[in-house]
Amino acid sequence: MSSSPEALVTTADDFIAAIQRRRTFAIISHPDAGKTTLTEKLLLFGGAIQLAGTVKARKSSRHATSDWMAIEKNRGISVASSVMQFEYADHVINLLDTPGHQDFSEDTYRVLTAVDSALMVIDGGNGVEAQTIKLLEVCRLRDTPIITFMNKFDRESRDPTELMDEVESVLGIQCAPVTWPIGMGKRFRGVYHLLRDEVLVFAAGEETRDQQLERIAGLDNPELDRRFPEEMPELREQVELLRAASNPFCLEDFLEGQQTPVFFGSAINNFGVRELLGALIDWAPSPRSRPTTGRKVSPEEAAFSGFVFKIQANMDPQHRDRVAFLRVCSGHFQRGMKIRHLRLGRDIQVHNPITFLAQERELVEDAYAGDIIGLHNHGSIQIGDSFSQGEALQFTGIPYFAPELFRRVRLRNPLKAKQLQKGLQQLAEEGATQVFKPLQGGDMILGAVGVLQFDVVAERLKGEYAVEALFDPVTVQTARWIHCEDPKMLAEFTRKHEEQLAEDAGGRLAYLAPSRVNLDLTMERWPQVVFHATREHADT
Ligand SMILES: Nc1nc2c(ncn2[C@@H]2O[C@H](COP(=O)(O)OP(=O)(O)OP(=O)(O)O)[C@@H](O)[C@H]2O)c(=O)[nH]1
Repeated sequence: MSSSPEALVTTADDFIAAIQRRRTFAIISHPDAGKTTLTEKLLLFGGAIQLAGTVKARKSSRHATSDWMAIEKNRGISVASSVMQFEYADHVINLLDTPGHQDFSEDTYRVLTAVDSALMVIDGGNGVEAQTIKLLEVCRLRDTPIITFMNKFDRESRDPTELMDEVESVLGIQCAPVTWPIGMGKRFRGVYHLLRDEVLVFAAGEETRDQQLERIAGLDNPELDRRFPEEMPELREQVELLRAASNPFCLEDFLEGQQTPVFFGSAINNFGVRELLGALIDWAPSPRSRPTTGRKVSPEEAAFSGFVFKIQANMDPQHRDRVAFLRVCSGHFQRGMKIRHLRLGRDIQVHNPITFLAQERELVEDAYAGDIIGLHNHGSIQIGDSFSQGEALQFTGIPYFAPELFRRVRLRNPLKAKQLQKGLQQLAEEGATQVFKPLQGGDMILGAVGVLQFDVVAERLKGEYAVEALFDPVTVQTARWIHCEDPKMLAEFTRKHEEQLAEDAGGRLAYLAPSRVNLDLTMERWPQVVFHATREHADT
């Protein structure tokens, strides 16, 4: 960015420092745990926004700074993930928001491939919820380091020990309490910081970027007894127990994804936010190496490389464009640079890359590993595409999941077939839905992981492409991408099963199974044909 200290990067040391200064993380949670609220507070502390568009307001008239689309306003949920960059304590923070609703989890999974750590928000009243379990599974697959925030302690919450036990047993990750709540609900007094041996006194909404809350040092400080005579005996007892029985924070275990530091607070009251930012900066990793089909790419390599993990169409109705979100994996990206689109084997010059500061866009001048840049996309970029300065690299691990729900698309006005095709192709490219074109017959079939996706597609087709589409049930239960080494065998398989075969938006062959039994039998009959339940860009 033009205004960042990177304008001064001239030496190799500066280059390394620029990388080490970066933190790229995703916020994950079950819907309603407070993810949007916390995102806003992090942005406030980072100085990226001046005033939080409060979630309450979002759900009525205004909308949260991190939410873009009209549909999000209407439904009051975050549909599309967004990317925000801000500086905090001489670090460059890239925060990736994720949609909380389960129907959009595919998008969330892909966002998790682009980060180096994650911040997990848990509603202290509800504990570990379904969506958190799924998300954590993905984080665990990659050993992503996770920081945990137990939110809403200004309300009656579950017992903090019980909450930690639940995280440990349900999510299978060791907890290391870093702060500990003193009371809850109306009697929420603050938190005790176990590593710094100090009490942070709760005051609703008073901690800001420039103003720190009252801190009282030392658990034995008589000032604490004077202020909190009822709470202190119990707190001392709890702390003694915690020191004896809980896991002390271990940086190595955290970085390996084996242990999560746990913080308590209240996002809506700005309470506990500064501690989270501190943990991100002090403990979360700077950009890490990334696997490709051939080798690992280190962030400190001089040559630029990166991959696209998300495409979003019509993010801003005024711009009417599509943006591909690229995570930089190595090198120094500079505006105007020529980079190679490896799937197409074509160089492109990036004149006007964008970054995202809350709702505003500004041009990116420089970017380093960990940064996310937006490339204007006119249809040539797909999710999973890799870019470099020439070396043939293909970053791996960006998944497409086999959809579980299917609908046949019908047009209300048959003259709009062209617009429908264009709309579906673009929505498929950005991962909003999957589109299959059967080898026999003219209708398109949509696939989704969650049923709400169909509503989103219908609304977006109408709003963005002026097409009214109807969705009919279709007897397809699941899909598998087909791979076969032997071209003769593949031809034979295609001939025998033409009725069940379709091409996805990228032209890859998929088997649309009418039932599980049918799928099992077909797989049994064709042992040389591989049926993939997820498709990685790399294996095409
Ligand atoms: N009492 C209390 N309420 C909170 C706190 N943080 C968030 N909330 C409320 O919890 C509700 C959900 O918060 P959001 O920030 O929208 O939650 P989310 O996880 O982003 O939800 P999705 O957008 O559905 O993913 C809102 O009504 C918030 O005002 C908190 O610390 N205390």
